[in-house]
Amino acid sequence: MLASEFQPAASANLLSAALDRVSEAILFLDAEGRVHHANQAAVALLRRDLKDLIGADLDRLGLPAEQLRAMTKSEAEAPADAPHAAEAGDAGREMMLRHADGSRCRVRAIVRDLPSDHAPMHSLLLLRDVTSDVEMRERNALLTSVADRSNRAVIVTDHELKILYTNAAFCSIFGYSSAEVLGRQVETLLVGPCTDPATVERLKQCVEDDRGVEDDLMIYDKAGCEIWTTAHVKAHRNQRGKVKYLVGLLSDIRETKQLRSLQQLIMSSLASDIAIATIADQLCRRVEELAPDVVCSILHVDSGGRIHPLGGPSLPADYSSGLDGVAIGPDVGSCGTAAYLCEPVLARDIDSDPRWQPYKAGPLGAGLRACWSTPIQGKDGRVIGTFAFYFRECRGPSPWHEQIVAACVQLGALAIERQEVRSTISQVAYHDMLTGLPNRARIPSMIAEAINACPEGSHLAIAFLDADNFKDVNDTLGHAAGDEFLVAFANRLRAQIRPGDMLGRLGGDEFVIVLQNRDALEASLAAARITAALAMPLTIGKRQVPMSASMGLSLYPDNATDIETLIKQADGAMYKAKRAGRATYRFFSADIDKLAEERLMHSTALREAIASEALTLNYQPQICTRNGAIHGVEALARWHDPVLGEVSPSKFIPLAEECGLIEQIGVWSIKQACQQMASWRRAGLDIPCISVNLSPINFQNVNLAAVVAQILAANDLPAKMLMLEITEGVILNERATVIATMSELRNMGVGLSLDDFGTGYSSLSRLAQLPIHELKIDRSFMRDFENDQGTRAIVTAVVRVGQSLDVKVVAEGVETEPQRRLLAELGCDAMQGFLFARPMAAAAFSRWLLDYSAHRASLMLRQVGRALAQAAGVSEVSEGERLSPAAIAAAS
Ligand SMILES: Nc1nc2c(ncn2[C@@H]2O[C@@H]3COP(=O)(O)O[C@H]4[C@@H](O)[C@H](n5cnc6c(=O)[nH]c(N)nc65)O[C@@H]4COP(=O)(O)O[C@H]3[C@H]2O)c(=O)[nH]1
Repeated sequence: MLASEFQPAASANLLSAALDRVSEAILFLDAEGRVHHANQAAVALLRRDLKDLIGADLDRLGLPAEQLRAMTKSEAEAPADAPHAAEAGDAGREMMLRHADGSRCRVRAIVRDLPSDHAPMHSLLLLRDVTSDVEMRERNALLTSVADRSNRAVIVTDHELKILYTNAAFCSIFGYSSAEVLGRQVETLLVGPCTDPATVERLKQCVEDDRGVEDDLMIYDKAGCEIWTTAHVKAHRNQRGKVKYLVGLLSDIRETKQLRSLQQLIMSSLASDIAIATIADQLCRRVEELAPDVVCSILHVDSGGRIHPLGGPSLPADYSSGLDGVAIGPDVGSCGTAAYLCEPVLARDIDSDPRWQPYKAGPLGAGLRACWSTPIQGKDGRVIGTFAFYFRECRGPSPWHEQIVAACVQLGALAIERQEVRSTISQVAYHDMLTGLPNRARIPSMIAEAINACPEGSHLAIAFLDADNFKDVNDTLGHAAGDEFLVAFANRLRAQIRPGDMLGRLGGDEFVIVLQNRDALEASLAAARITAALAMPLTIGKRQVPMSASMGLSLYPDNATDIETLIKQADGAMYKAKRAGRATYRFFSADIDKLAEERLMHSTALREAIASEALTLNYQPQICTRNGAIHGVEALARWHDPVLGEVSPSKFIPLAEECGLIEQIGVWSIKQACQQMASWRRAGLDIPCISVNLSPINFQNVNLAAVVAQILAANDLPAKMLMLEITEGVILNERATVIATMSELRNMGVGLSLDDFGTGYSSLSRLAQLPIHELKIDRSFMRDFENDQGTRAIVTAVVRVGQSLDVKVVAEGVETEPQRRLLAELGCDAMQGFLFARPMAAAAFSRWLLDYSAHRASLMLRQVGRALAQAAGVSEVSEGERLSPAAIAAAS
């Protein structure tokens, strides 16, 4: 149609028809805001017939008339922050439309004034139902806020991996703003030197896999720091199946997964029986996976401040072993210094760091340029180890390294403390608390280790040692001194063994030494050296205590190949050494087995002899030097066994001490001797006093004085008729019990005689304080007394000591007349020995005494007669007729 042919009425219809095809609701309003005309879309939107619409004002139609009127006045006046401000202006404004049935929908309204030549139409109102747009928008806002609230980084890229979207978590994890990353290639942004390219490739393969791909990946933040993530990537395709977007979800798993899995790994190793060195290596290896740019090491710092490598699988072995035993200090590399200062120490450049100068060759040779070490502290704050990172470049740690170390020092502390607890437990279980040596439970495995390490064709020796006089020290000086003795004994042994030898304490005074790689000759040299080293007396407090050991040796494999037999053989050989006079060593030989058996048999027989009262006492007289009168009598125990025959007291008394029978023998001897004295008294024999030997152990019996009192009373004997002989060892005893018992006995009037005087180490001042009545010079002095100046000087000194302390001195073992004469010249009070009489059974002694007394009386008479005759000038008394006790005894 041509423009000239256009008819206004037709054009109005055409316009109206055109308006009806428009999807937006269009309403023409008059100046009062009433509807002048509306299209079909308005009829549908406002749910009214056209005739109902015409003339209706906007309020009646459910529209916010006031708001629309305001828009008519000026769209631009709308405040910028008004709701839906974005939609204001040309884009219109969103508002609520209320239908007559109460339902609502959101519409976007645009109001336009019409030129005045269109009157009565004043303005045009365009309405569009935007309910679904609003819902969509709200849903998007919600999704964005959800994405922003997630702690997983979200990245959306196009198919070429250019970033289209990142959420808030991405920004906070990686340090970029959204604006900085939009449009950038995701790979160039996040991948760094330690990112595994294979994992990146695998993740890219998600394009093929509709389920998406997940993998752990180390990537880098804006500052270049490593971040371990779990990356989940999924492709989104368009309707034609082409990849449109890639959505990546990245979780920071440094703490949650990597460190926790490290913790779990180490904790489960700690819970099992895995050795600390394996755990430490495991820890280092795992850390090196987590931080591929470091080489890791763990050191233990012992209580003496020395370092010992625990783990460092990637360090050169000789460098690690060279660190073993190095003392921590202010200039000892990074680790020694960190342990010393108890703070982390960073050496950015090992080569120039002054603390590293003596140690730098090792790490530099392995291409390690920097070292950062952190002390590991135990629960009590003690530095028990160090955890170190070595770097291949001159640098310091990253925050990720710091995070790893924070976790690892905890794990390291747990591992080292577990190890310390274990070694304490093993120390307690397998070591002797007093000497710190391996104990009875540990010794067999110790020997087994030595045997396993013994090369084919080599030998080793097992030495079994028993301290000779430990029992005396313990019994006489008390347990504290006994402990001191054993510690000193162990230390002397320690000083004598060479590296590779092993020393253990079986218990009590028994020790075992494993002498590695020694044949019989070498073992005997070692034994001789040990024997000599032990020989020096030990000073305990103010006292000097003799020290020596009896040692038995058995040889592997010559004597036996099993541990039990080797120990048994060495034990048997030790008894042979004891019998040989102690302070010596003996090798096992087949006859030693017999000795061990013999010992067992003897102790059983002795027990039976005591029980069946088969022991007897022999009596040996003691003679006054001055006039030959009876000074006293010593009771000496005798044991005649039907099988063993006569057993000497010097054999069965030590055996009784070892077997715990000595107490019974002591009490039995006193009882027996007192009964005999009472019987002699009743028979009219004049014996001033009877001496009974007691072992030091008897004086530890707090009831001893009471028992003695009761025996004296039962036999109606005055206390002064009993003399108890004690060895010098008793007076070394500081124990209150022993001194109290001695004082009690003395107060009762019982005599105390110090036996074997001169063989011990008693000091004069100590002697003076003791309640003793008599000193007995040991019979060993008599041997050289006549010829040896030194011995004579000792005997003279003992006699003088006795005189100065006002106690009687009795010489034992007098066998010859020259001995008697010399002792008489010295002023020794009494003598005892074969010169006068051997120990005798009670009946024999009675006879001897009667004869002796008779002869003595007759000699005295003869002497008196001769003296009278001499006085009358008849003849001289010959030497042979002088009143010599020995002569009397010989004649008796
Ligand atoms: N060579 C030599 N020896 C002489 C001479 N005169 C006496 N003897 C011996 O010297 C020892 C003296 O006894 P002891 O010094 O108390 O030494 C005693 C004593 O310490 C201990 N003993 C003996 N009987 C008992 C006892 O009942 N109880 C305790 N605890 N020990 C006893 O056994 C040790 C040895 O006793 P025995 O063999 O009877 O040996 C006795 C005695 O027979 C001599 O002239 N020459």
